[in-house]
Amino acid sequence: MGRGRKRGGRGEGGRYKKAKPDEYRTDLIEKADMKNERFYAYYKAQKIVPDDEWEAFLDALRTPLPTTFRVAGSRQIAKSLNDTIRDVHVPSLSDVIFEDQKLPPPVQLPWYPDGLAWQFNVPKKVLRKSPEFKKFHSFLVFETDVGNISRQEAVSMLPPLFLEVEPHHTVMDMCAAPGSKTAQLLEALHAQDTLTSSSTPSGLLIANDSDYKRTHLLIHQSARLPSPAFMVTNLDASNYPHIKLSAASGSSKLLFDRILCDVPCSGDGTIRKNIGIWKSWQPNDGNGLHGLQLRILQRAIKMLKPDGRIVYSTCSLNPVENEAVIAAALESNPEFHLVDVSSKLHELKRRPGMTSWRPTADKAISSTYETYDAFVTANPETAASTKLTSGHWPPMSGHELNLERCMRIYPHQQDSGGFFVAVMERRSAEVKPIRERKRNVEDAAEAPQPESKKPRLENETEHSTTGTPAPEAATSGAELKTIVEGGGGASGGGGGSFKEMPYTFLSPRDETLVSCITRLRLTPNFPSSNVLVRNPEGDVVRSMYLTNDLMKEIILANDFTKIRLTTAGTKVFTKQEGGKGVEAQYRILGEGLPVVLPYTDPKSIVTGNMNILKNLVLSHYPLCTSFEQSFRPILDALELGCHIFKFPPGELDGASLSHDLLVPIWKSGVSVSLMVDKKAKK
Ligand SMILES: C[S@@+](CC[C@H](N)C(=O)[O-])C[C@H]1O[C@@H](n2cnc3c(N)ncnc32)[C@H](O)[C@@H]1O
Repeated sequence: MGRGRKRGGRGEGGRYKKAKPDEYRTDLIEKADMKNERFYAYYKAQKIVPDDEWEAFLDALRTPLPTTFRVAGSRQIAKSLNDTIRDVHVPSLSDVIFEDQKLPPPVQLPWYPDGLAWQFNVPKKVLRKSPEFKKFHSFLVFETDVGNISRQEAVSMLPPLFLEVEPHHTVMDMCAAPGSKTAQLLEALHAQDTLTSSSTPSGLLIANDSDYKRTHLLIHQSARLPSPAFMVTNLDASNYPHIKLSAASGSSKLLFDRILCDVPCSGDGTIRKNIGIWKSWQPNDGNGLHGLQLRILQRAIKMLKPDGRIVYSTCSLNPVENEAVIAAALESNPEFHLVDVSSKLHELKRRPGMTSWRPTADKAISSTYETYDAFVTANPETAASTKLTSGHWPPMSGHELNLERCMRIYPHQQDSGGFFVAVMERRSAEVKPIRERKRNVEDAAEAPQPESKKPRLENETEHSTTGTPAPEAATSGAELKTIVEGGGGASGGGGGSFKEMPYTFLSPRDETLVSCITRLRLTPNFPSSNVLVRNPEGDVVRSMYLTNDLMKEIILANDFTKIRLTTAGTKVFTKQEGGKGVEAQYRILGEGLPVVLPYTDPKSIVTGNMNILKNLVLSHYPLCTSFEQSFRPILDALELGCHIFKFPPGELDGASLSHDLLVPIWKSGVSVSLMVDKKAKK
C-alpha cells in the first residue's frame, strides 16, 4: 500500500518535520478517499438501509473500528480474569485525561453472555503515552499471548453464540481458519473444565479449512485449550467426505449436532478494518462466491443430525452472498427452516434479513435487475458468460422462507463491523429417522431443479477425495497397536495419498505406556487405550497423544491417506532424557497437564509456596540446595523424573497468584526444573 511513501508525500513541511502518523489507521487512505461510487450505487439500489440512515451508515464505515476482545478459556478461568478487568483495570481507566480530554474506559459488550467481551476506543498514541492505558495495553498483550484473551471483532463472536454448543455435541466448523470462532466452539465444548483441570467432552469438534497453511493457524489457536476432542482436517468443505463410524456404533457415518458455515466471502463488512476494500469493491466479488457458499451450506445440510443446527455467516453486506444463499438452500431442502432467534442476545441491535434485492453483473452498476429474466433479457451475452444464476435473485417464495429471520448487523447500529448470520434447523415435524430422511433428501436432490438452484454436490456417496472406499473399522485397539495411515492431498482432489504421519493407537499393555503411567502415578481410570503416537510402527519414540472415545472410533474407522487429518487429540507425554546415569523417561507436558490432571493421584502432588515458585521461574535448573530449608527434605524424598507441583494462591514481591497453579516439574540428580514453555513461564 505504499505506506511510507504516502506518509512522507503528504506535502506541506515534509522537509522539516516528519508528517504525523495517523493514530488510528494501519494504512493510509484519507477519510476523503474512502469512497467508491460502485459501492454506493449498488447498496443504494439494494436499499440496504433506509434513506435517512445512509449517511450515518457510510460515516460508520469510514470510522476506525473500536478494539474488542473476549475473555477466553473455560468458564471458571474466564470469570476470574473478567473480575480483574472489571474491578481493577476499569476503575483505573475511568478518569484518565489525555491532552485535555477525558478518555472513555473499556465497556462490556452488552449482548455478550456474562459480560465476557469488551470494547474500547482510544487512539494508538494514548496506548503509547497514557501511563494508565499503557499498563492496560501491556496487560492485554500479555494475556493474549498466554491465551486468556482473544482479540476478536465483536460481530465475529456471534455465530458460535447462536450455535449453542454443549460438551456432548459433535461439531463441525467447515471453514475454520484462522480460528477465532473455532476457539469459541472449543471453549463451549469444554464448558465443564475447572480452573486447573480439563474435562474430556464426549462430543467432538472438527475444524476444517481447505487452505493447508491456514490449518496450522487452527492448530496454533487450539494449543491454548488442549483437547482430546479436537481434530483439524484440510478438505474442500463443499465436498466434505463421509466420516465413517464403527459398525458397532449403529450408524454408518458421523452426523453433526452443530455445524458452522462461516463461509469465504467478499468481506465488505470488514471495510472499517480492511480499508483497501474502498478501492477495489465491485459487485462481481460477491456474485462469484455465491456458488461456493451455497455448495458449502448444502454439504452442511447433508452432514447434519435430524435435530441438529446450522449457523451460516459472512462478514459481507451483500444479499447475493447472504439471503440468496439461504433462500436457495431452503428451496432445495424444504424440510429446513430459519429459526427465529430474535429473543436471543436481547441487547444485540440487528436488522431483519432482506426479502428483495437487485443483483447485477455490471461493474459500473449502471443498472440492477429485479428478476433474473429481466437481467437475461437486457444482457443476453453477459448472461451467457457470467456465473449469475436465478439463485442470485430473490426467490418467488421469499415470504414463506421467512428470510427476515436472518440477522443483519450494520456498523452504525452499535459501532461494529458489518455481519450476517442465519440459523437453520429441520422443522420439528420433519425430524425423521435417519434412514427415511436420507431417502427424502436424496429424492429432493434427484428431483428436476432449475439449473441455477441445483446444488453441485448431489453425489454424496463418493467424493473425489475418497477415490476408493475406505476400509471398515480397523481392528479393536485392545490388544494390538492399531495403525491408521495419515492422510494426504487436501483440497478435495486427486485420490492421492497425503504425507501426514499416521495415527497409531498403542495397546494399553504397551510396555512403555504402562511404565509411563506407573512412573507418573496416574490412576487406573486413565484411558490408556486412547493413547496414540504419530508413526507407522506404533513405536513410542517421542510424544504420546490422548483422544476421547469418539475420536478414537473415528480414527480407527477411516482411511486418513484419503482424508487429510492435520491433527487429532492432544499431546500429553513426551520423552525426557534423564541426564547422566539416569534412564530416559516420559514426562507430562505443560499443555497436557490439565487433561491428565483428573487421572493423577492427589497424594502424589507436591504443594509449594510463592518462594519456591519464584526460584523455579527465575532459574533454569535450580539446585535442590537453593530451596528453603523446610522444602529440601520433600525434594530429597522425590524419585528422579516427572512430578506435579501445586502452588496455592498467594502474593510475593508485588506478584500475585489468584488461584491454584499446577505445573509439571522434572527432578534430576541435584536440581529440579519447571517443565513449561518460555511463554507460560513468562
Ligand atoms: C471467513 S474465513 C473463516 C474465518 C474463521 N471462521 C474464523 O472465525 O477465524 C473463510 C475461510 O474459508 C476457507 N475456505 C475457502 N474455500 C473453502 C472451501 N472450499 N472449503 C473449506 N474452506 C474454505 C478460507 O481458507 C478461509 O480460511
